[in-house]
Amino acid sequence: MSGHDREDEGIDGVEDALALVGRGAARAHARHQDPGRGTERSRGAADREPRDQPDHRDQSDRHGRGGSRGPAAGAAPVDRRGAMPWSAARALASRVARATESGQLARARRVPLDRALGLILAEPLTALTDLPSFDTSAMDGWAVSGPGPWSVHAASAASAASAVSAESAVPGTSGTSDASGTQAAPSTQATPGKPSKGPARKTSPAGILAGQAEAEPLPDGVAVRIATGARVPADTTAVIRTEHARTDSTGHLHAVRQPTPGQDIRSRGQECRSGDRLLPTGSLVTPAVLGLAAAAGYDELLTVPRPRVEVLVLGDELLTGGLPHDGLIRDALGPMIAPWLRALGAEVLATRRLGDDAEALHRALTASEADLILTTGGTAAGPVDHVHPVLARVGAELLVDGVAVRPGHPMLLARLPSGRHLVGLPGNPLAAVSGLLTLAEPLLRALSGRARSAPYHAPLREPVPGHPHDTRLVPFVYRDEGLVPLRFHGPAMLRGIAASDGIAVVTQGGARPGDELEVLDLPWTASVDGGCFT
Ligand SMILES: Nc1nc2c(c(=O)[nH]1)N[C@H]1C(S)=C(S)[C@@H](COP(=O)(O)OP(=O)(O)OC[C@H]3O[C@@H](n4cnc5c(N)ncnc54)[C@H](O)[C@@H]3O)O[C@H]1N2
Ligand code: MOO
Repeated sequence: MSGHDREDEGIDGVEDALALVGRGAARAHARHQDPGRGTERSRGAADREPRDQPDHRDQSDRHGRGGSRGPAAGAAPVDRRGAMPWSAARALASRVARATESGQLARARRVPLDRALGLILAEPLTALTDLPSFDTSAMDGWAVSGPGPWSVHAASAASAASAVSAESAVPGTSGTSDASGTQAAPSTQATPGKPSKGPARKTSPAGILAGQAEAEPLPDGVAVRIATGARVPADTTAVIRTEHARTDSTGHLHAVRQPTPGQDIRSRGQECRSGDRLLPTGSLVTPAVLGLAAAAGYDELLTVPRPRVEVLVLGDELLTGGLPHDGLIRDALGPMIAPWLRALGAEVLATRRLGDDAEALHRALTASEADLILTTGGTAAGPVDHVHPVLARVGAELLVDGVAVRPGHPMLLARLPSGRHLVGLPGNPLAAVSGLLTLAEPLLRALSGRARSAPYHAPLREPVPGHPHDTRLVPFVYRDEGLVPLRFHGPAMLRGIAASDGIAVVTQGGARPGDELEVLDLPWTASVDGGCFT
């Protein structure tokens, strides 16, 4: 561990944990620029400003790989040290996967609604029916025809096959009902009109209920009880809410105020007509989309399957349980990467721990059936860093070999002869997160059929030193409508990111308070982008 990793005093863990409350606020702020947001007090700069910044001059020359392993010619610009600029690397990761997008759409599958959450629509969601599919009462009350007062009639309707059938007719009474209609209307005033065809019709004291087949047309001057969601009979002028009407002793209904024509009737097709496009291809299937799809008549949705990912954790020094001892440390990436990938919409086939074994890595790469392989560790030039040599051995094409970003400098992206992609994440845990956000996230987004995320920005509240050549990715919390950088952001540390609301992008030269910084959401903090539905 280098000197800049030592950030171990004075942190107020409770304060940092509290910052989690602000999740999603940065994006909301950036999109809506809401001036009225809360005024939570920010902590002092000294409390959070990194006291011991990475020595960038030291790190910038440590990437000691030869030019023969450089990125594919023409893939994207590289800087003078062979590392690709951060934004170019992200764009390339998206592009290479989008080149297979038609293949993704070709692999689209119809899945039942209860298995579609979090997937991406591979075709537009087109209404299969009018919505509503019939003129619908919006209220419990009375369907009336013409001007009042109205003669109250019992409802007459055929029961729909699956609907709750209306009770049989109630014997006539000479009594009255109050506006709540708890008593039956006189059966002597059976609904007039043409004789019905089809199923036998019954009169109902409850009136026309939701789920019943179409009632007889309503004659002028007549009122019939009707429930919210029920079909409105033909020739109905309006629905009067129960609380806005009363009946007199002669069985006539009076409105408290005259209804306007169409009042409290949801007309057929008000929301959409059959064939209307409700959502475009590429939409994320959210709970709301599932509800809309069901309402619009869908049992299944054509969706892009989740990209399948295999995680290969490299390193002989890693323990899967207990306390670190004898130079061995806990594997922090095995437990982190798979759930992170799932939150990005991937299906994780396996997380396999291979140690520092070049043969095992070779076998794993050649046998994998995943769309994307992710390795952790072994990307640098140490004696047991096997990723580059094994990629060369299998004939992989290095599309990205090092990115001008801190942390995460040695991350890489390769295309295997099988056409599968491999992202090599550096072993330092925050560097691995950087690789996830820089290469894996755009690649998975493209493979799963999602649109590119629109970059957004939020103002910085405290200064952040920059790297002379590279982009910095800095965990932040969102306070007082601005980004406050967190300490504990050394490449080997997860303490900052675990308490953060997201990652701020600091370009070369650093940033000052008031500067608008690009913000990267974490999948569980994203407020509009979905992705956490796995
Ligand atoms: N000569 C050079 N040395 C290094 C370079 C370089 O360019 N030239 N780059 C440095 C940078 S920057 C990083 S980041 C790391 C990347 O190293 P590797 O990807 O090869 O990863 P390892 O050497 O295997 O591990 C690095 C570090 O991370 C720890 N680690 C690894 N896996 C895990 C895990 N699953 N959970 C927790 N910690 C893990 C490992 O023990 C090491 O401490 O290389 C620098 N060196
Ligand atoms: O700086 Mo490395 O890229 O330590 O994470």
